[in-house]
Amino acid sequence: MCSPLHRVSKLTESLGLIGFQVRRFGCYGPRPRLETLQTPPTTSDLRAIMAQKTSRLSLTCSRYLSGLSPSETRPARVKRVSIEGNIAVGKSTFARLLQSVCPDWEVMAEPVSKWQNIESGTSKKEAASPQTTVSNLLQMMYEDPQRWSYTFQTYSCMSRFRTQLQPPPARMLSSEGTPVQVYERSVYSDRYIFALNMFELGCINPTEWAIYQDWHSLLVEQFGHQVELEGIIYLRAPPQKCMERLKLRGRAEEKEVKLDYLDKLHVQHEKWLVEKSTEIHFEKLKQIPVLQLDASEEFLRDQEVREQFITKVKNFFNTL
Ligand SMILES: Nc1ncnc2c1ncn2[C@@H]1O[C@H](COP(=O)(O)OP(=O)(O)OP(=O)(O)O)[C@@H](O)[C@H]1O
Ligand SMILES: Nc1nc(=O)c2ncn([C@H]3C[C@H](O)[C@@H](CO)O3)c2[nH]1
Repeated sequence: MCSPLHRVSKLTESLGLIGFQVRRFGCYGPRPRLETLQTPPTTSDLRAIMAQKTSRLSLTCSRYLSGLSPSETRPARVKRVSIEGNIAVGKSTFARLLQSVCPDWEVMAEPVSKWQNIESGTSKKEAASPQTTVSNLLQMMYEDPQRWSYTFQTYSCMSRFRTQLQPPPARMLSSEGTPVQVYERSVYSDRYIFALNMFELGCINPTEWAIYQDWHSLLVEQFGHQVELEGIIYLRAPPQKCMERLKLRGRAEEKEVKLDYLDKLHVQHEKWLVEKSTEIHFEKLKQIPVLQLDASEEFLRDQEVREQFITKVKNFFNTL
């Protein structure tokens, strides 16, 4: 059994690549500039100037590493929106509809297949060799949530950070319309829906929950604007409807999912996005505009409903 400490160090290792790109945006107050000092600089002035220069240098390096020029680091015109909602409510289906409507909208799917296929070779060289084993973390989490929930949340959250850190494609930067990157779920639902729920169910223990929240806050604060969202689309439907769709879809790992679990996830969504009673730790997220859509409507078969949804989404994007 892995100790939490071991798991955190594994997480830090896995995050090595993105950790390299961590950047700070304006976290310090005004600092002295050498050329404007009236008196010879004190040791603390020099320290402050050095810190400022190091910070600028690391910002420039991180831009260089991510392949973006300073003005492109976070193109203000490109909006970022996540689609949130219960399991099988229809997020992927709705995301595909959005993708087909407007070339200015880029949809980023939830990386479920990555969670289903975790490759573990004994070394990098052997990763593609026959010794590579593949484990299905989604299945492991559903079969033994007490053992695997913390591990699952570290990996799901890491993959969501990766997705949200991807720069928009060039065509979006030159678009004349309202370019929008649309994510299927986000680093925020990872924490305020799933991880919180697993903690409340006792599948994540208090130590694991404290550690999860600590690194989650650290990463969100360090990545700053890069992982901020301008809006959320909440696909809302009764848990019973989600259960019907879950059965209809028939994903093997979900065969033991009970209505009670969907009820609990529904309540988490309502507390976060409707009642606003979930304790949120990021200022911008507390104020985020939410577009609620009644996902129990069968928009797949009904063109009129589809068109109404698209109009609502277009209007919503224009307000962000
Ligand atoms: N509006 C809808 N009307 C009728 N059926 C729908 C609708 N939306 C989705 N479905 C069906 O419900 C099932 C689940 O949909 P989908 O895979 O899009 O859910 P999801 O929210 O992305 O799931 P997950 O939470 O697992 O990522 C699919 O079989 C899909 O065809
Ligand atoms: N425990 C847990 N934490 C998450 O952050 C999370 N995100 C998605 N899922 C589950 C729901 C679907 O079965 C399937 C695809 O959405 O993965 C999660 N499960």
